[in-house]
This record gives sequence, C-alpha cells and structure tokens, in this order.
Amino acid sequence: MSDEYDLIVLGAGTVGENIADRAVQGGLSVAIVEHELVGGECSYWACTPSKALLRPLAARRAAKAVRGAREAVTGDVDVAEVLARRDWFVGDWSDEGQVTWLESADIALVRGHGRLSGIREVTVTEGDGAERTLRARHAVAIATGSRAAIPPIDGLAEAEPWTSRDATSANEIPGSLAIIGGGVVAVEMATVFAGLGATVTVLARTGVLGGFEPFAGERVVDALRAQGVDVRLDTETVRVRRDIAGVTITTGDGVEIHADEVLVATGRVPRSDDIGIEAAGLEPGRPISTDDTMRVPGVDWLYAAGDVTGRVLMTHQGKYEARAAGDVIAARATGAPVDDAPWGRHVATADHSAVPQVVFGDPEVAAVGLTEAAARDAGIDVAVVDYDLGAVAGAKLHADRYAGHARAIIDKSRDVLVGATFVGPDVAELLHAATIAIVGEVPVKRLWHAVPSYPTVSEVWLRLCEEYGRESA
Ligand SMILES: Cc1cc2nc3c(=O)[nH]c(=O)nc-3n(C[C@H](O)[C@H](O)[C@H](O)COP(=O)(O)OP(=O)(O)OC[C@H]3O[C@@H](n4cnc5c(N)ncnc54)[C@H](O)[C@@H]3O)c2cc1C
Ligand SMILES: NC(=O)c1ccc[n+]([C@@H]2O[C@H](COP(=O)([O-])OP(=O)(O)OC[C@H]3O[C@@H](n4cnc5c(N)ncnc54)[C@H](O)[C@@H]3O)[C@@H](O)[C@H]2O)c1
Repeated sequence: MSDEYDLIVLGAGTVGENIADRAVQGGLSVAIVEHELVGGECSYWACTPSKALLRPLAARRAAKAVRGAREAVTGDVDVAEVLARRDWFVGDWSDEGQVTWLESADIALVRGHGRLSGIREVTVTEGDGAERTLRARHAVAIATGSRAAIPPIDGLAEAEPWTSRDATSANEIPGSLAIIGGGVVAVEMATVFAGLGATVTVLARTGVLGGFEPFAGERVVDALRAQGVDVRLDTETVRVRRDIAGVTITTGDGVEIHADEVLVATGRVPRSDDIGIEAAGLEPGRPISTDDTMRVPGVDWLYAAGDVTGRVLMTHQGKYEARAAGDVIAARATGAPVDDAPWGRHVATADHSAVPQVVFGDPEVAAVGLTEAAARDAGIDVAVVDYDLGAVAGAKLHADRYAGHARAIIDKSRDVLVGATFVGPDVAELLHAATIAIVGEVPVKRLWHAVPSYPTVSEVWLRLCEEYGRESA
C-alpha cells in the first residue's frame, strides 16, 4: 500500500512543491514526482540565476548614479565573481537542499518521469527504466511547467541555439550574442550579457515588451541602445546557420548578422506533451485549462497549476495558484467547507485582474493589472494618470538625474485603480503598493489618506492622486 497517497503531484518545481506542502498541511499524504531537479526551472535556470546575474550590474549602476559614491567605483564588475555568486544561488545545480526540505515537509519524493496512466493513477519511469505505479485516493495535480519554444525558423533548431537555460547557466561570456525575441527574457539577458562584456544584438519581430504600456518598451530600448546593444525592431529572423565561426542570422530584409551564440527567447510551450494527459481526455502539448480552484473541468480528480496551465507564466502567481489548489484538494478530500467565491481562500481570482510583474532590466519595469489599452478593450471608463518619476524629491535623492515614469489606470466609474506601471531605477519595490490597492479595490479618495513618507520614491503615489484630482474622486 506504500504506493497509494491521497494526492500525487506531477512536477516538483516551485508550484508542485507548494501544492504538495499545502495539501500536507491540510492533513493529506502526498507524493511528488520529479524527473530532473527538485525546485524546477525557477530555482536553477530562470528567476534565481537570472536575478543573481543582474543584481551585481544593478548595484554597480546604482553606485555610479550617485555623486560621491560614483568616485568609489573604479572598475567593471568582476565577471568570475558574478558567475560564482550565481552558482552559489543555484546550489551548483544540486537539489540536495530542496530534497531535505521535502523530507522536512513530509512529502514523499519519487524520482523519474511520470505519466497519467488511468483515473487517479500515475506511472513513473525511474532512472533505470523500471516502472512504478502510484495511485491517488483523491487527486492528481499537474505542475510540469513549460520549456522554451523554438519557432520554426529555417535552420534554427539545427543551429543548436541557446535557450534561457544556456544563458542563465553560462560559464563563459561569448564575445557576441544575438537574441531572437523582444520579451522579458530578451530584455533581461541583453542587460546581463551586455553588462558582462558581450556585444549584443536584439532581433525583435515587432516592438520590445509588448503587453506592457508602450512607454516601458520604448524606455528600455533607449537604455539598451545607450549601453551599446544593437536593438533592431520590426525585424523578422528568417534563417539561422551555424559554422565553425559561429552563427549567421539572416533577417527578413536580407541583412546578415554574425554572432558567437544565438539565444532564442520567443516564449514558452507547456510541458504537457509526454505526461499521458490523453488518459484524462485532454490534448497533449496544449496548456491545461482549469477553473479558478485549479481543477480541470469535467475531470473531478485532476488539477493543474503554474506554467503548464498557460494562465500566468510567473513563479509568484504559480505559487498563488498552488496555495489555492493544495488547500482546496485538502478541503474536498476531508469534507471541509470550500470557499470558491471570487477572492475566496480556494480560488486564484487575482490571475484575472491583478498580476504583478517586474522586468529586472535597466531601467526596471514594474507593472500590475491592466494597461490603458487593455482597460479600454475591457470597456472600462478609463482615466490615465501619468507622472514623471524623476520629478519626485525622493527619486532625485535616490539617484542623480533619476529618469522614470509612472502611469496609473483608474476606473472612473468605480473610483478604483485597475492598473499601474512604473519604469525607472529600483521601481520594483514600488509595485506591491499598487497590487494591494487593486486587490483591495481601495477607492482613490481613500488613497489620498495613504501618506507616503518623505522623501521616498513612493511619494509618486501622492503626485498621482494630485494629478487625478480630488474633485474627480
Ligand atoms: C529566464 C527566465 C527567467 C524568469 N524569471 C522570473 C522571475 O524573475 N520571476 C518570476 O516570477 N518568474 C520568472 N520566470 C518564470 C518562472 O520561471 C516560471 O513561471 C516558473 O518556473 C513556473 O513554475 P512551475 O513549477 O509551473 O514549472 P517548472 O519550474 O518548470 O517546474 C516543473 C517541474 O516539473 C518537472 N517535470 C516536468 N514533466 C515531468 C514529468 N513528466 N515527470 C516528472 N517531472 C516532470 C520538471 O523537471 C520541473 O522540475 C522566468 C522564466 C525564465 C525562462
Ligand atoms: N522577470 C520576470 O518576471 C520574468 C523574466 C523572464 C521570463 N519570465 C516569464 O517567462 C516567459 C517567457 O519569456 P519570453 O521572453 O521567452 O517570452 P515573452 O512572451 O515575454 O516574449 C516572447 C517574444 O518573442 C517574440 N516572438 C514570438 N514568436 C516569435 C518568432 N517566431 N520569431 C521572432 N520573435 C518571436 C514575441 O514577439 C515576444 O517579443 C514570460 O511569459 C515571462 O512571464 C518572467
């Protein structure tokens, strides 16, 4: 009977770990199946190493931006030390620490590749090829994440491009790097590799950071160019070839770009292609759709959360979904009350309206909720409030010639914030106040009473209220 558990979680990334933890805390027995490293993409090849690589560059930039401190910065970052610090953060790609945590959390680890093989049943192919069948008394939760998409560009796959995994785990900085894509990975990795000494070219099919307010991408492009990155907008990549000298990339207008390496940063595909989901009547390779309790409609024992659902591809939001899923699986299994009304304990309501994201480039971009365009598309009675962050006293003190911008999107009919975007140095920490205001539906007339400390960059909140005007509230 040892292979029977209340819940089986497929995939031990951050999301799977959190589902399992919540379910154990809710009184269930849980097994988690992992075929690679416990901790998943975020811990070893995504959030953690990318931010570990970006941070020394940002710290140096911050010191250089303040007269008096600037004079103390007499050299470049130490590349070997930057890479060594990254290696420390990823535990040298060993999951020993996370396995110890699983043990302490009372979660059983089964190593191997898991596939659904029947109702509430997962068959695991272990490293030696042996098969082991696990049965779940109550539920199976899929948290198998995503992998980098390789678009069907002539010769791209054969040229063995870098994906974000190769970029975040690089042990040497190539002399030159071409990046296909204009999204979050492209911006962050262009910042890293240009900062660490590579000659970087970004080939963006349209603009940069589409989906954010347009001024975000524009400011990031200006800053990347000022750092020496060759950013080519509206540039289709049509062919890629690798030879002994490196890669040659041909663009839609016939221009050839030569680089030592090419990084493909064109989005993600869900890892749902080889997990047996046809056993639950689902289509392999597609995102796994769920309701807001993260249960798959029509399959009452099957749940999914994180990247594999395609809902929101970010760790913090996947963990949020995981908390809802783990708690609701435990509640349904034990007959406890289920709170699945919007904003209840067992639903991931914020996925629809209040998703925060920080792009850790130079400048940083921090955004939550709706952009102006998305709010108008949703038929909201929109007020757009803009403010020059560089005009805030706290920002002037923070960095000499601080340049940044803030935009608030207000639903006039409800007098609440529905979106906010900040662009500038160190704006990441401004974001959570906006997330709270949106989730809490704090009336703007009440926000006037949330007094920001002087002289902080957060004083932009007061300026945004003043720009909007008290009489309109
Ligand atoms: C370069 C980069 C930087 C990022 N930076 C950030 C950031 O700063 N902040 C942020 O919020 N998000 C960031 N993200 C997004 C974040 O990494 C993902 O949203 C997050 O990792 C998703 O977690 P997950 O648990 O759903 O999937 P994963 O982390 O991919 O975990 C899935 C796990 O399942 C395992 N698995 C898959 N199939 C099977 C199977 N059949 N059997 C057994 N095990 C299986 C995998 O090995 C893996 O361990 C970044 C992404 C990238 C690519
Ligand atoms: N700081 C963070 O929160 C962070 C950092 C990195 C990644 N992530 C997550 O990882 C996910 C993946 O990031 P990403 O940058 O790969 O994806 P993305 O969706 O952010 O950007 C993809 C880019 O590739 C372009 N593109 C798509 N198909 C293309 C094609 N065939 N040819 C050329 N260009 C093409 C798109 O126009 C877009 O610019 C994101 O959804 C993001 O949420 C988050």
